Amino acid sequence: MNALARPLTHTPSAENLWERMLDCLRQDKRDYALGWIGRMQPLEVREGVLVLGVPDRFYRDWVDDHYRALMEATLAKVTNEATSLAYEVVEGLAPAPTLQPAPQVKSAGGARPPRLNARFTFQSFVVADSNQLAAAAAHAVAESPGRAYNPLYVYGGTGLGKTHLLHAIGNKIWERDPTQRVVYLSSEQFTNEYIESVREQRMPEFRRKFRDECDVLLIDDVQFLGRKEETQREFFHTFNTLHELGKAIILTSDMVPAEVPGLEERLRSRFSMGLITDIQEPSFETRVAILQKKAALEGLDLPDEVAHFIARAIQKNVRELEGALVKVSAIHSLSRQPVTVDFVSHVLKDVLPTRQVVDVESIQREVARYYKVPVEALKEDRRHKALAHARQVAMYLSRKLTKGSFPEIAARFNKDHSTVISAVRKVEKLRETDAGVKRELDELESKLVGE
Ligand SMILES: Nc1ncnc2c1ncn2[C@@H]1O[C@H](COP(=O)(O)OP(=O)(O)OP(=O)(O)O)[C@@H](O)[C@H]1O
Repeated sequence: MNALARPLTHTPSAENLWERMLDCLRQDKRDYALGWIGRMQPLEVREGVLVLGVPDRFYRDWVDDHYRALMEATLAKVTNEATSLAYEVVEGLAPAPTLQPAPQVKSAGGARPPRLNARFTFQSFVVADSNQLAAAAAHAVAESPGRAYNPLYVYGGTGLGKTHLLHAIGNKIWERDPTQRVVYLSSEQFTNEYIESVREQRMPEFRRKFRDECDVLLIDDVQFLGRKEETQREFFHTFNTLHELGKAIILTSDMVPAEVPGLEERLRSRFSMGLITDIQEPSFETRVAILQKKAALEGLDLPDEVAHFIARAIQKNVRELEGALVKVSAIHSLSRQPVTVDFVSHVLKDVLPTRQVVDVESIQREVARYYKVPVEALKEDRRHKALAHARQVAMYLSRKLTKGSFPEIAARFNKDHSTVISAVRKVEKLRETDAGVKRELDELESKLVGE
């Protein structure tokens, strides 16, 4: 890999190959990767290696870490002309996109509707107990818009996936039929557009957009319509027109219609005509599943232990969960440090709530109860096998959860520090190799840190 900057030139075969690769990624629904991959430039094919221009070394490392496997697999699919990749830094290429690109890709039917985020799809949404009904209803609406549940009203706390589902419906409808005119906006944007149209005397245009040229209306955060009488009046007529024409209306909010302050009664009853469904806070298992899915999309290898750690620390809000992961992913790719619990707790120290304080005594008590052995026996020398295992686990957890020094921990077990060091190493190894031990440790940790 040559890191020296060079001016940009292309060879036709590299360009052609590149176009085929990008098409293949789109067809395979890998749009999420295009934000990064699509900004590189094909330079040449040199002895079976496709050389790509990148703006800088950070970009190169990031793409290489996250997308090399995907790019090579795609290359193999579209050609046997090149089987590997290399990068060259090219002066003046556009800088890196933000860590969560939302690329606007084209389909046969034209550009994705404005404001619809290609990243929010049903495929990238983790369905679990907390959102099962909302997700099923969203699927039903995407399958037969205007016929199933009209309107669909999804409510729930902040950062729990309402907007994601709304976009997923819009994306699915549009992908299946790009002639469908999908209009997505928040109720605040609706209000602003309305006010502007009144001011600039463009109401016929406004009405055409929302009543005549709209097959699917997706409105986020309808609670902001509260107390805006004129906008509500306009929205009421928009709603009625669309509903009568059998056009799909999907709404999200952070509360049920009856609780939205200042919402007119007639809108409340309209919003309740179809299906009202909620999204609840995700369970621990759901949070882990979301982290794993997002990590896979980012191309980040996230050990279970680390996913559990993050999911235990961030409990209420999926947006924060995602933010934590993006941060870990970025710093990992820059620093190349392995993704361990220690690394993550350091990277996220400003975002994570301070961990519940666990002391060696409570660990000893919990471990003794778990393995059904007397607490005192953990501090003695008896070498009975089950006892030795429980003692080593207690030492390992003491080290991990209290961050005490080896001599400090050793003193609580009446041992010397080398015994604690070897116990910690042994249990670390078992955690990697023995699924039974791993489960025991996960359960104990959950009990101790309050999940
Ligand atoms: N079940 C899920 N699977 C995958 N990602 C999810 C899930 N739930 C939420 N997210 C992600 O969490 C982030 C926040 O979700 P979203 O923006 O949809 O929240 P929201 O409920 O609309 O919040 P707000 O009320 O604050 O607008 C998004 O990036 C979304 O992709």
